[in-house]
Amino acid sequence: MGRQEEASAERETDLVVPWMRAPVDVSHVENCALETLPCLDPRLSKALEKMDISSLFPVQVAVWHETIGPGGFERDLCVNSPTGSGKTLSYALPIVQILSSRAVRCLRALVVLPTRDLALQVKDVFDAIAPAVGLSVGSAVGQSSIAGEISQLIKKPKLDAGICYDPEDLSQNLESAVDILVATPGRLMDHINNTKGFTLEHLRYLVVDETDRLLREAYQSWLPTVLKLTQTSDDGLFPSSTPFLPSAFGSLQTIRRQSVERGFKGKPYPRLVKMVLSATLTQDPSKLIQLDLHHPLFMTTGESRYRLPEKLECLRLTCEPGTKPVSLVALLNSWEDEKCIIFTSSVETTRRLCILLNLFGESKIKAKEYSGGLDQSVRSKVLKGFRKGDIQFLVTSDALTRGTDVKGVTNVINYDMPPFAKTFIHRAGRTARAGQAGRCFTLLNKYEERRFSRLLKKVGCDSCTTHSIPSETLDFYRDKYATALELLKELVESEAPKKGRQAFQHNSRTKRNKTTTSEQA
Ligand SMILES: Nc1ncnc2c1ncn2[C@@H]1O[C@H](COP(=O)(O)OP(=O)(O)OP(=O)(O)O)[C@@H](O)[C@H]1O
Repeated sequence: MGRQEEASAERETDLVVPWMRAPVDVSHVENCALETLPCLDPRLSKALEKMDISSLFPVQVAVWHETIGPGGFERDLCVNSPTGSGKTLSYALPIVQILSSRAVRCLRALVVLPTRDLALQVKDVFDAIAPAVGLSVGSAVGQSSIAGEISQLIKKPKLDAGICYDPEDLSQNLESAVDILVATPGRLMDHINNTKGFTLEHLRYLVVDETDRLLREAYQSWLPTVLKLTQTSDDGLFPSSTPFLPSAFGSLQTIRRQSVERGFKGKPYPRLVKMVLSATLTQDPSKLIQLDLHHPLFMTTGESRYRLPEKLECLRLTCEPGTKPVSLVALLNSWEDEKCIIFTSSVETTRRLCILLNLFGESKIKAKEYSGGLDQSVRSKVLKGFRKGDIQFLVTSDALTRGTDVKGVTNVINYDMPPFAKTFIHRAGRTARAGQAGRCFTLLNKYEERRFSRLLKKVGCDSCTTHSIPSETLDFYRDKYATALELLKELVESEAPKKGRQAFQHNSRTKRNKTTTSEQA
């Protein structure tokens, strides 16, 4: 996400759409034990217990009330709830419960997330509950084999041996192999445009998770496309008579039509229900309008715009010029086995800081890097290692800021001060999740202090402890820092020519790929 886009998001207008002025305040809702949750399918209750979940969190109870409860999915839901408050299950559970009574398999729920790792994380949650009621979940995410995805998403008709079929007839009979799809926008568009048999015509639930982030990035107009493809005619009985469609939509299998064969004969086709969620939900009317929400209900937690997790402790650490790495190493060495994420401002800083940390002699720090500069396969491997506990310290750019859920992260460090309030909320929110305690340290130089105080005010943090490290501890690491820095310089210099060659190769590869893609299009 570009800094300019973030900055414009930060300057969001104070104008609030009328329906946002009277929200449902989730902070008044209590946790609810599974056995007292009305209408919960016992099979889902069992699946939740297997996940070690014995009660639902407030946001989950509130959404349940508006979906399976008396609200009956009648309104679109806009949920603004703190990081780690359980938003994923808040939509996954009602969707799975409502679809559990479906008679025929077709794609009825679509969940869109901004990144591959997030989409797979959310798919895991659906996978933990959906099979219990016979539903199947698929994923459509970049950097996966598209052929593999197609075979997972589309069911081919069984052929009788010895009979020749016209391939055109066959493609008419393709069916969805999944009830629920978790997707990133780019790969979703690939399937919409190119995959035979992939259709959104039966879609009934659309979830846009990390909404503010997804709305800022147009990704080949994925949202207008999905909305257009799922539009019903005004009277609900006949397909829209307006001629639809730009030719770019490729296989036009996806036009939503009166679905006589799916049990809606003679009845209005159900409206597409939308659920949009974030810990920093946009209030900008010009962005919200893109979602074309139906009688939306705004759910938020407390009165302020942003809210930090209840058990998050914020700490600040002011460093002498040029000693940030020393303070960081002293801090990391003061912990036992606690998992920690260290956020920097760029891919390059991430890389160098990670190398530097590993070069500190006699230090127990073994850090790994996670950033947009790495191949997806490497990133996924690193994240897996961090989840498993093989990696204790993860140095990352903002690639990991949003949504990532890793159990046992007790500390987050802003090595570079977050540029925006939203960035602070999402970074800090990698800890203190699911009601657990966590700490967020921010390293500052003295020129950043005032700006940081303003940022804290924006995020609703009224107590930020000043953390200090004894000077003798800093002196101890200062010597090692000089040696590590020398080693880092040597390493960077030795890598420079190689990197130049790699950059050249990468550029020419990218150019070749672009040519291929445009040829395919
Ligand atoms: N009812 C529950 N009981 C116990 N743990 C839960 C419950 N619901 C969710 N969790 C756990 O809480 C953690 C956070 O959930 P989730 O990732 O959905 O948060 P989120 O609100 O989407 O956060 P973010 O805004 O950072 O994306 C997960 O580890 C999840 O397993």
